Amino acid sequence: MITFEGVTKRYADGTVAVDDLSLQVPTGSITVFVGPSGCGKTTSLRMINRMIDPTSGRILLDEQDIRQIDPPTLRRGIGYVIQQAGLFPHRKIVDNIATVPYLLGWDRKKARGRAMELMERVGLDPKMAGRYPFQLSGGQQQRVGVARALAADPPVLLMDEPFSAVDPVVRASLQEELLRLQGELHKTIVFVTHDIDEAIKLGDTVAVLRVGGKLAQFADPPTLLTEPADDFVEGFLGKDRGIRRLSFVPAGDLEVREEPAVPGWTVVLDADRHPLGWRPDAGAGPDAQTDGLQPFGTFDLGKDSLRTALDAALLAPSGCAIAVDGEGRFAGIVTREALDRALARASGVAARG
Ligand SMILES: Nc1ncnc2c1ncn2[C@@H]1O[C@H](COP(=O)(O)OP(=O)(O)OP(=O)(O)O)[C@@H](O)[C@H]1O
Repeated sequence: MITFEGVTKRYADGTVAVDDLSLQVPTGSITVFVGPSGCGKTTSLRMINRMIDPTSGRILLDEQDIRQIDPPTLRRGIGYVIQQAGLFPHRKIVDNIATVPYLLGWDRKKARGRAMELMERVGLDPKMAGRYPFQLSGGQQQRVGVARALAADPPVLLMDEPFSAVDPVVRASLQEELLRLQGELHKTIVFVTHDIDEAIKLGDTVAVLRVGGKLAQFADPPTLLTEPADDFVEGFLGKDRGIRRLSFVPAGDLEVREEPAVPGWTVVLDADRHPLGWRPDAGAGPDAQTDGLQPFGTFDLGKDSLRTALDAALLAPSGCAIAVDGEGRFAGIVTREALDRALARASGVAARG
């Protein structure tokens, strides 16, 4: 756990970058610092590894005041990833990743072995080990940055806008990768971004900061979306909060009808029970198996959210969503009425907070 206790940072020119910040970053989860430009996100992050020292207040790492830990020792337990990866241009990828193990005096073979293992972990082709950073795409460089930060297996990872410099598609895949990796590694991650959607997607907990370095709200994403603390947080969250909140309601609670038909429409399945589409009952001859099939949306009953199920229903000509199992096989139909009841339950939960 990382604890900020009344932390203030005033720079030499009088700028108050962080103002009396108190919060707790829980162990083994992702905490996101989000807010507009200049609100003190980077300053807050860099105080954790003592790249910047607070003017007042204190930061504790697992109960210990970090001022009592000398910076090199502290940083050995804290990986750091920055925007555009910050790789050493004249070092091969494998040696970039092995930077910290080399500093720790590991022998070359062991350090490189660890680097190769991490390349695989972060989804990089081992063939890239001998390349130089300029020979990699922006997204691949970011993966190298993450691998490098993980090389000495630090319990804490600080990530400062790590995915900001890549296009939205690559960015989405890097976010997915980080969540997958975190599912395996359970690091204590502090992640800085100015993008509220990224914060909501990645954060177990989100700290919304306002300019002047004041904490506006510290909450999990569903709570933020349901109960923004004030007009600033509400404005920063943007539109469609109600719909976005449905991403946190599991679809698994939906009532599912096992029969692959609703009035007027039938779901056509292949021999393996994978859905092929909706067939209108009117106009289809009894032999028509694949003729006249209409597009459809499906959702994974075990994995997806109510938002995805609703989307599937909106895309279907029948207005009903097709549920599938983990293998994409037909698991049932969710009618509009069932969706309606689920939406009512979801908003009931929201109203109770
Ligand atoms: N070395 C410095 N000296 C004086 N002021 C500084 C210094 N570093 C940052 N600041 C100021 O402190 C405030 C917070 O900066 P910080 O970089 O922490 O914000 P941020 O939220 O990370 O911003 P961004 O999203 O634009 O990176 C800003 O007003 C910034 O101009």
